[in-house]
Amino acid sequence: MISQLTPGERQLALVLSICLAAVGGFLAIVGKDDIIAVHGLMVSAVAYLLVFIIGIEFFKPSPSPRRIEKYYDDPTKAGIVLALVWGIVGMGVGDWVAWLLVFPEATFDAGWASFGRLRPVHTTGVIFGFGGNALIATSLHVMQRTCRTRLPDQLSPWVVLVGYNVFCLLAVTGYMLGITASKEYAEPEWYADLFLTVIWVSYLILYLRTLRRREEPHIYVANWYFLSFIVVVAILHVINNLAIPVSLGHAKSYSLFSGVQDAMTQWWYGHNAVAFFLTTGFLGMLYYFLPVRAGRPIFSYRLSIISFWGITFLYMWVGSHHLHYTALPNWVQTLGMTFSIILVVPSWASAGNALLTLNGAWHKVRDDATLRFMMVAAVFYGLSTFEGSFMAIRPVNSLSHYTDWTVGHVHSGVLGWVAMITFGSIYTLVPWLWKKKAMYSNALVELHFWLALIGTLIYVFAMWNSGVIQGLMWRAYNENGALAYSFIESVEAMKPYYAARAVGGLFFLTGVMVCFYNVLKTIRMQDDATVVPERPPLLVAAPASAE
Ligand code: HEM
Ligand code: HEM
Ligand SMILES: [Cu+2]
Repeated sequence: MISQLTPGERQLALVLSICLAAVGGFLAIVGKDDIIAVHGLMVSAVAYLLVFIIGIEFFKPSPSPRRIEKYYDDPTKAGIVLALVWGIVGMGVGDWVAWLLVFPEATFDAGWASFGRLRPVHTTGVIFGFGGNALIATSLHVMQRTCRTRLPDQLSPWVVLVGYNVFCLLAVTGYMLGITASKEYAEPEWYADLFLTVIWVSYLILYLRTLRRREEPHIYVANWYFLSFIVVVAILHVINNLAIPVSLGHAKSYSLFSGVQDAMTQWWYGHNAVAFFLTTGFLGMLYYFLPVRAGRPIFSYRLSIISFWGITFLYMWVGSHHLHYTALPNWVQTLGMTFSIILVVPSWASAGNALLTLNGAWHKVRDDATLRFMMVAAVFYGLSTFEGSFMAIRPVNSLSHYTDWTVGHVHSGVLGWVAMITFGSIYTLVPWLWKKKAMYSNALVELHFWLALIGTLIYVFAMWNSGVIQGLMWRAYNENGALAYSFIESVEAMKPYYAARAVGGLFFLTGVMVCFYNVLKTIRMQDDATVVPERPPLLVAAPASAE
């Protein structure tokens, strides 16, 4: 990694690491009476490690003239491995909290092991750790291939990747220590948020600089999706996290918003995190890796662009569907509901476009588990967006809200769509990156596919059942007009479904472990293939069906 840097980049990397060490040291000293000091120490420890790693490079004999490859893929390689590590940790904790709901006593009487602290470790670990690393890794790859240009420098992708992972570490260790800003999917406190802002803006600048030096005049549609993901997440992150810290030496801060405005800001963020982190970013992956793997151009290039603008425009308005029947003005709820229903159109346009791309390649879907991952992802993308639009209808939401139906909807999206498209992309990408003919074992890819599919189906069906039962129990009246069930009775009725979900999760988690093993084995494999599809032939910039 470091040996690839030019001498100038190496010096800059050293300066940046020293600055980071200084910031960490500062937080550790001014925050000595607060828990923030732990994070200060952690950051400076990581920074000193970086200083060391970069520093020893200065003392090595200078390498023979560097052979510059057309593309710079080391950060992508690291990102893929990191995504899988976070995937195992995040989903491991997910399954752990799933079992906690079956056996609520299993917390060892320790604060860090309570459901309330471990749940955000799961959500952050999987969304930002697993999903985010996969997105950064694939976006860097796709951008270089579709722009036919190398990244503008070797340092900034590492700043983005390392910085982003430091942020994720601050986040999950913070929750276990009891630090939280109490905003769902945005729980880290102000100092971590500021740090991420710097990193994310570097990511945006890196993306724009690469686009600017492209040798391909056309900007392939996947880049539009990736770019909207980067731009919108930056806006969401900054606005939702506007807060005043108690002092520079305290982790705690207070949001600039209050009451229903705070709730609306939070769900404008929360929904668009789903939309731009968990959807458009992964659509960027889909629009590149699915056609490449299928060996066919996108069914309709024009539709992919219409769908892009439809999604980008509509999603921004629908956050209020998370606040039905609250103090939020009724017209704002109606607005969110209406736009949510319209949203099914561009969503299905993307899902349909993906599936129609496979027309003529169904025999490949049958034989190739990697392509099947992507096919199933497109199907679940269609299902979960349809379900979301349905749940956004106010009377439907009166049944589904607060129940496990929401959790089922979430996981049909994240397991069926987000994780499956990621696995499909990883299996496509890994042999190319490490220059191998194929994955170490196709049988293991096949095994992973079935573990993932069975796990998802068990999870989602369990939650649909428990969700609808909860909703119905809560609204059942007896002949006297009193509630038919106490709340605790509805909790007890969930036990079998929670156990089933935890078992489904175990299937899914095992699949990710199989994937990790297969990837590591592929990396170590000897059969270096010299012929690698450097630039996938069929799709880039010459959209065959853009007529
Ligand atoms: C092994 C697989 C997984 C298991 C066993 C699992 C389990 C869980 C559990 C038990 C909860 C808490 C539900 C509750 O509070 O009642 C949860 C919430 C959540 N999980 Fe997972 N999960 C898995 C994978 C994933 C993945 C891959 C993602 C995202 C990429 C994800 C995203 C979420 C989100 C966003 C929530 C919050 C849902 C809400 O607030 O409605 N999960 N998960
Ligand atoms: C057309 C697209 C979609 C619409 C209209 C939609 C709509 C909704 C609605 C109405 C809720 C329930 C709100 C509540 O009662 O609290 C919800 C929750 C959620 N959806 Fe979707 N959804 C869509 C697609 C997706 C996709 C593709 C994913 C994941 C990849 C996803 C992830 C989530 C998450 C994480 C929550 C739970 C938020 C929370 O309470 O913590 N949604 N969605
Ligand atoms: Cu939403």
